Amino acid sequence: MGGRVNEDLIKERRKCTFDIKELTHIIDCGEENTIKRKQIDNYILNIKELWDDVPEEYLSHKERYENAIKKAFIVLKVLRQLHTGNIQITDHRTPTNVYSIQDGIFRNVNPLLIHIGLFWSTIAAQASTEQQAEWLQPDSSMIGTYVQTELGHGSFIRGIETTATYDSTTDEFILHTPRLSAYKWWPGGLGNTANACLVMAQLYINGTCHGLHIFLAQIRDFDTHKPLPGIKVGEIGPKMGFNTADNGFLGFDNHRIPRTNMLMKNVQVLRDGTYVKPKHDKLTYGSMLLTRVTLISDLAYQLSKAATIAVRYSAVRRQSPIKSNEPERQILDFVSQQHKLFITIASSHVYRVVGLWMWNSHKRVTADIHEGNMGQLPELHALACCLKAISSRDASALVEQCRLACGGHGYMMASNLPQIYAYTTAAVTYEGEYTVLLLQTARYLVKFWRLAAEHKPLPQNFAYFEDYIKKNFEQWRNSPEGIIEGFKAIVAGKTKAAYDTLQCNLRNGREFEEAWNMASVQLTNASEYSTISRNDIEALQSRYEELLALIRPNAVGLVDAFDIRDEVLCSTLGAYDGRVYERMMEEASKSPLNEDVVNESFHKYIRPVTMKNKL
Ligand SMILES: CCCCC/C=C\C/C=C\C/C=C\C=C\C(=O)SCCNC(=O)CCNC(=O)[C@H](O)C(C)(C)COP(=O)(O)OP(=O)(O)OC[C@H]1O[C@@H](n2cnc3c(N)ncnc32)[C@H](O)[C@@H]1OP(=O)(O)O
Ligand SMILES: Cc1cc2nc3c(=O)[nH]c(=O)nc-3n(C[C@H](O)[C@H](O)[C@H](O)COP(=O)(O)OP(=O)(O)OC[C@H]3O[C@@H](n4cnc5c(N)ncnc54)[C@H](O)[C@@H]3O)c2cc1C
Repeated sequence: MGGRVNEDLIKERRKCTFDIKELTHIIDCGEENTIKRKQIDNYILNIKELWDDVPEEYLSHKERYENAIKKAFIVLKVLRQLHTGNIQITDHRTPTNVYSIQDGIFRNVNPLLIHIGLFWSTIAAQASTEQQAEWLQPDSSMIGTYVQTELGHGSFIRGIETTATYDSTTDEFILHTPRLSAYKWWPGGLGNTANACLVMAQLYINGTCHGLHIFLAQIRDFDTHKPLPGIKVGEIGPKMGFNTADNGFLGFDNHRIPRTNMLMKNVQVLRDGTYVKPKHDKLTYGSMLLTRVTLISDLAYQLSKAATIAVRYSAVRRQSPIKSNEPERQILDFVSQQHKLFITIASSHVYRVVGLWMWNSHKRVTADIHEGNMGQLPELHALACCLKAISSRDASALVEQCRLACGGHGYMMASNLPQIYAYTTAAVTYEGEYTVLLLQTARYLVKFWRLAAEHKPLPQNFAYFEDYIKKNFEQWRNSPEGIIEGFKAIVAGKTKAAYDTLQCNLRNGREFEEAWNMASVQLTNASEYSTISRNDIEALQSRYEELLALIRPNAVGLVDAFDIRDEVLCSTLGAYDGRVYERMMEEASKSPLNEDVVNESFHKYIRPVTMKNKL
C-alpha cells in the first residue's frame, strides 16, 4: 500500500531522543547481525509464491494446511540453500534466523517446525556418531517429528504407555500401543506431513523395564506416503491456534524397527540385549530442556511484535480529549494506556536478555556434559523450567493486554493480535505445563533450603538463604541492587514457608509425595515475604509514573527499534506507515461476504420471512 506516513507517527519519530538503529544493533547483538538478518528477510520475503491472494482466515481447515505445506517446502528449500551457503540461520543468540520471518509467511505455524526444530536437533544431540552419519544427510527422505505425549499422559512422562520390546532373535524393537490411552496425541506435523518420527517409549529387555528411551521409526512409505502396515496415524482436528501444524495421533500395532534405531549416544542396547546405562538418568529429556531454553527468546520476540502493533496503533488512534476544550488526544497519552504497553516493551527486552543468557548457559553446560561433567545440569534444568513457565505466562498475559489496549480493532483477526495470543498461550502448556514446571524449580529450591535449615554448607548462589535465616537482609532500597535484594528476600521467604508447611505435613504423618502435594500452592505461588514497606510501595509507584512519562516520547522509537517488517507483523493496526483505517477498509474488502452485492442467502432465507406479509 502506497501513500504518506500518518502525521502523528511522523511527529512521534521526530520526538525520539535516542538512535533507533543503535538499539536495533544491540537487540541483534551487533550491526553485522542486523545486516545479515535484513539480507535473509529480503531474500525470503521476495519469494512471490510465499504470499497469499486470499487471507488465510477465509480458507477451510484443509486448505489452510495445504497452503502452509506448499510454503513450508519452499522455505525448506531456501533453508537448505542458505545452509549450503554456510549461512548460520538457527543461532538463537539473535533474531537473525528464519524462525522470525516464518511468522509472516505462515501467519501461523510452519508444519515443518518440529521437523526443523526438534527432530533434527534431537538426532544431533542424542544419536551416536554412526547414527548421525547415516540419518543427518542433507538429501534425506525423512520428514520427522517428535512424538512423546499420549492421550493419557503429557506432564507425567514416566506414565507413558507405549512400549519398545527388544527381540534378540531378530535384533529388533517391537513398538506397541497397548491401549487407547497410549495413543500418541499432539505431535506437530504428525497428522499428514511426517513420514518418520522420534518416539518416546518404555524400553523392555527380557521382561525388565528400563524406562523411557527415544527410537527412530518410519511411519509412512517414503514414495507413496501411505502409512506402513501396523501404523495408525491421523490429524487431531482444529485447535485454538497452531492450525497449520497438523498435530497428529499415532498408534503402533507391534511395529518392528531395527535395534540400531534406538538413539544411542548416551545409552546403548547391545546385540545380546545388554543394557548400557546413561551417565545421567535424564539425558533422554535433553530435547525438552533445549526447547524450553529457546522458547524464552521466541516469547520475547512475540512480545516485541505485540508491542509494536499496539504502540503504533496507540500513536495513531485519537479518542476523547483529556481537557474538555482540547482536541482529541492520541490514546498513547493516557497514562493508563502507557502502563499497559510500556511494560510489554520492557518485558520483551528482559526475556530477550535472559533468553540469550540461557542460550549461552545451555551451550556451556552441554559442552561440560560432553566431557562427562553433569554438575551444572540440575541448575540449568531448574532455571529453564522456571523461566519457560514465567516467560510464557507473562507473554500471553501481555499480548492479551496489548490486544485489549487496541479496543475493538484488536479483536479483528487482521490486527494479528488474536493469532499472536493463540500462539503465545499455547507455550504455557506445551514443552512442560506451567505449574508442573514451577514445581520442578520448587523441588530444586527446597533441596537447598533444607541444607540452609540444617546449617549445612551452601553453594554461593544460595548464600542468600543463609542471610535470610540470619536476618541479614538490609531494609528495602529503591535501586536496582535494592530490587535484587528484595527478590532474594521473596524467594527465600517463599521457599521457607513452603518448606515449613512440607515439614509440618510430614510431622503429621503424611508421606513425602502427599505432603508435597498439600504444599504445592505455596510452592508455586508468590508470597508476601518482602522487606518492602507501605511507604516504599508509594515511592515506587510515583517513580514508576515518572518513568512512564520519560518513556512516552520514545515509545514509537522503542518499537521501531525492534525492526519488524510489515510482512512479518501482518497487522492492519501496526504497519510502519500507520495508515490504520485505510488498511482496515482494504482488508474488509477481501471478505468473501462482500463479493456479491446481495448474498444468495437473502433470496433463500431472509426474503421469504421479511416479505411474507407483503407478497
Ligand atoms: C531448537 C529449536 C526449537 C524450535 C521450537 C520452537 C518453538 C516450539 C514451538 C512449538 C511447540 C511445539 C512442540 C511442542 C512439543 C512438546 O510439547 S514435546 C512434549 C513436552 N512434554 C513435556 O515437557 C513434559 C513435562 N514433563 C516432564 O518434563 C517430566 O515428566 C517431569 C520433569 C515433570 C518429571 O519427570 P520424571 O521423570 O517423573 O522425574 P522425577 O520427578 O522422577 O525426577 C525429577 C528429577 O529429574 C530431574 N529432571 C527432570 N527433567 C530434567 C531435564 N530435562 N534435565 C535434567 N534433569 C531433569 C529433576 O531435576 C529431578 O532431579 P532430582 O531428583 O531432584 O535430583
Ligand atoms: C500446541 C501444542 C503443541 C504440542 N506439540 C507437541 C509435540 O510436538 N510433541 C509432543 O509430544 N507433545 C506436544 N504437545 C503436548 C504437550 O507437551 C502437553 O500437552 C503438555 O506437556 C501438558 O501435558 P497434558 O496435556 O497432559 O496436561 P496435564 O498434565 O493433563 O495438565 C492438566 C492440569 O493438571 C495439572 N497437573 C498435572 N500434573 C500435575 C502435578 N504433578 N502437580 C500439579 N498439577 C499437575 C496441570 O498443572 C494442569 O493444570 C503439544 C501441545 C500443544 C498444546
